[in-house]
Amino acid sequence: MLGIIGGSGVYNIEGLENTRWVKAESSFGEPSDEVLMGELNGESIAFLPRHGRGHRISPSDINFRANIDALKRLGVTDVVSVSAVGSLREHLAPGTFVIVDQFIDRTFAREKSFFGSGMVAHVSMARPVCKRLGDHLEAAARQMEINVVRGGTYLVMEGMQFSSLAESELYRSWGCDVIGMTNMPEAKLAREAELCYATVAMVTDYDCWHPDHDHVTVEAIVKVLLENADRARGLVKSVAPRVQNDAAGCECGCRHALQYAILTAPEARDPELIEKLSAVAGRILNR
Ligand SMILES: CSC[C@H]1O[C@H](OP(=O)(O)O)[C@H](O)[C@@H]1O
Ligand SMILES: Nc1ncnc2[nH]cnc12
Repeated sequence: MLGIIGGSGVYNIEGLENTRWVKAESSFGEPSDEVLMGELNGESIAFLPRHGRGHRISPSDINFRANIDALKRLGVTDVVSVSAVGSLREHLAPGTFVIVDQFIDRTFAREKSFFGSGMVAHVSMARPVCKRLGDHLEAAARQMEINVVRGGTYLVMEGMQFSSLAESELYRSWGCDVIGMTNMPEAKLAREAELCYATVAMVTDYDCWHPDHDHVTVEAIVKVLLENADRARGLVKSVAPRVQNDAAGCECGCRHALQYAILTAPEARDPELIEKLSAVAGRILNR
């Protein structure tokens, strides 16, 4: 099943059939909100607003573990993240959609793993997004004549304040393309949960490095966000049948990320953590 995590400006998906908001369960605490379950062309789809309806939850306070665990428990296999970002490149003007393929994680105040003492696991994040999902997003965006760029590095900052000029220039010198506050640890946790994950990053501003935009303001971001949000919702509807009809499935390994990842010997594993991991690592632990 396709799951959508909606970011700033995307708190609902209109046009789904048989919709209902359901309380989603997680053994890692409270998800950001209830999950909107609905159908598109007869196929189920799950939508979770990352900041909660009304944008109640700050990037640092999002319970990313509960969000991913809850989606997995509902039967989600593919996660499309919709996110607002600032641009670190002249050619990525506000209004551009970037299907990012790399992240640099500069966050420091978040729970970043489902695993830990009593169940140590290390998954690969070399290629953090699912190529197949990226292909579908690109095809859907091109069909809708959205100005889309394939590939790019998303710098994930802690926030909540926007960057200083020195930080913005530093990230540019590192080769980053866009900046936001939410896709990590979301992408890491999706990988640990063996979910396919891809992001459509909607450029809302030029961050502060740009000579014509020396301050980032929420006012300017929201204006572009509202223009982008309708196209983002259209993109979700257009990508859904592509993902749902993709019988070939994922070949890049997302669905088997835990295959050789767990180091802790069976007799040394923490029974409580095993229980909490029943959805995330059920495929491996219940063998
Ligand atoms: C709207 S300004 C900053 C806010 O927007 C982005 O959130 P999301 O990725 O959920 O769209 C950014 O990361 C900040 O949280
Ligand atoms: N310039 C920016 N920095 C961080 N997060 C953002 N989200 C949207 N624009 C942003």
